[in-house]
Amino acid sequence: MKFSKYHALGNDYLVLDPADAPQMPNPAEVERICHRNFGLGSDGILYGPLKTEKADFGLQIWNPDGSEAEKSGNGLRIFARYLHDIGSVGSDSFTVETLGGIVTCQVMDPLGQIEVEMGRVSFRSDVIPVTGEPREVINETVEVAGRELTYCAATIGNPHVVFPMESVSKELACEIGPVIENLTERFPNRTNLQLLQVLDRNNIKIEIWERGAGYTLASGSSSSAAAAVAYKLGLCDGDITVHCPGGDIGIKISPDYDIFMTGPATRVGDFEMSDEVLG
Ligand SMILES: N[C@H](CCC[C@H](N)C(=O)O)C(=O)O
Repeated sequence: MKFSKYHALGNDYLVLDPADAPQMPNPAEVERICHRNFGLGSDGILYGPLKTEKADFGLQIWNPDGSEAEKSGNGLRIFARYLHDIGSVGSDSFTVETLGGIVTCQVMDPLGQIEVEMGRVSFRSDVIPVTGEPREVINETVEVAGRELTYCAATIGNPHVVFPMESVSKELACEIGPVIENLTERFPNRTNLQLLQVLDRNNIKIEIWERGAGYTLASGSSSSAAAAVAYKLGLCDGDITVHCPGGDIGIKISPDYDIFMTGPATRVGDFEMSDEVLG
């Protein structure tokens, strides 16, 4: 089975084109394909381009645990780069339908920055979702790892919980990540989460734990959510550089919380996976 592999600041994805695989592998096969030792290794699989009446291209986004994600910012930049590499798009903008909504992409320079209009962030509990009364989820608390942490929740198609704090670390992200990710009595669809450190009005630093993927080096939807929370709390202006462990993502936020993301996508290569991987 043929895959093209790319990474976006170290958040790596395999692109599986329906031209090479008429159907998407099942969740158990996805887990094996994405496994760092028993498979090709990846933070997920992008299955596309798919036919759709609603946009120029359709895309499915799969996590390494076999669950489907509604949105992936790095995944969309990688998919846009793939479409450019195979000659399906040029430098004009185009639309992609994802489970979490339709986005607009533009590949101005395939080896440079790729732009994605990610959609509008919502803080509404009934949209994210978060259990309890319909409300904006701002400055709520949860007991985790022996401490009470304050968070805001947001969606940009997929769910995110953002913990503002003085200083962030991979260790803390890995300690609280699995607990918060799977706190389904509060986050019924599980959740991605970020630790947020505000550096100044135009720079934030985040550590990321992803739903269905675990610790990752970068995340476009996480960057969108964390930047939107910093803006919502009045800590940042609307033009923010998000410093992820793997590199920087540019986020612009409109007064209505429409998100414009820019960042790179790097080609790793094409791989023919042996059937032995799936046993
Ligand atoms: N790495 C992705 C996030 C994937 C989100 C997925 N883990 C989910 O279940 O929502 C990004 O760049 O946005």
